[in-house]
Amino acid sequence: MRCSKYSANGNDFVVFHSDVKEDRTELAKELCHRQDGVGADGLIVIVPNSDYDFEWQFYNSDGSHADMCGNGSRACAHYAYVNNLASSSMSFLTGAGIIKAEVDGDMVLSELTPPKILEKNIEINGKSWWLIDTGVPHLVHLTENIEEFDIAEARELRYKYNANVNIVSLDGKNLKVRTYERGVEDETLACGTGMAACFYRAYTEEKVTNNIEVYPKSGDTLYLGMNDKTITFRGRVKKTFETDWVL
Ligand SMILES: N[C@@H](CCC[C@H](N)C(=O)O)C(=O)O
Repeated sequence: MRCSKYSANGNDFVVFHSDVKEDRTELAKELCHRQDGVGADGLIVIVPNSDYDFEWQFYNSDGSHADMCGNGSRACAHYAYVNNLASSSMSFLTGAGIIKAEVDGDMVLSELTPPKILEKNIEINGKSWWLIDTGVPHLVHLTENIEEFDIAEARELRYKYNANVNIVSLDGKNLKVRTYERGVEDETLACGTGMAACFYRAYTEEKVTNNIEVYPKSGDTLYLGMNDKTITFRGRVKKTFETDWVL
C-alpha cells in the first residue's frame, strides 16, 4: 500500500488510499504518535465515492474524527493527483461537504465550505471571541500581540466550546494566526480552517481587504480570499516521505 507523509505549511499528515471504508480510529492514533508512530497531526484515508472523485476519512492525531481540515484538503488533493486518483482539478466529499481543489505543481488551492458565524462577541477575560464554522468550529480573537497566546486558556475554551481556538493579529494588510487544535490538543504550526476563520472575521469587520496573505506559526505564506460564498485557500504542500507499506 502506498503511504505518504505530507507537510502543509507545518500541519502534517499521513495519507493513503484504500478501497475499504472502515473505522481507522486506532490506526490514526498509532500512525500519528510522535514517538511510537510515524508522527503527524492527522491521518487522511482516501476511499472511493460514486459521485465525486473520491471521499476522505479524516482523523486527528488522538483518533477523533473531524469533518474538515483545510491544510489536509490540500495535502490530500496533491496525493490524489500524483497517484492518479483524480485530475489536477477535482472535487471530493468530506464530512463538511464537497471540497473543490486544484493542484498546480506543489501549489494547491482548496475551496472551503461557506463560513458561518455561529456566535459573535463572546466576552471572556477581557477578550472578545467569535465562534465561526469553516467546516469545523473555531473561536477567533483579534489581538494586538500575536506572541501572547495563552495555551492554558485556549485549552479551557477548546473544551468549553468544543472548538479549535485561534488568535489573529494584523501584519500590515495581512494577518498572522496562531491556532490551538482540538484533537491534537496543542498549538499546531498551521491550521487551514483556523486561518480561514480568522480571515473571515477580519474581513467581515473590514480590518482587511479581500485576497490577502496569512502567516501561520510556521511562518509560511498562505493566500486567502472570499469567492462569492466560499473561501479560497492556496499554498504550498510538501511530500516529506513515501513508502510502499504492508499494514
Ligand atoms: N488542521 C486542520 C483542522 C483539523 C480538524 C480540527 N483539529 C478539528 O478537530 O476541528 C485544518 O488545517 O483546517
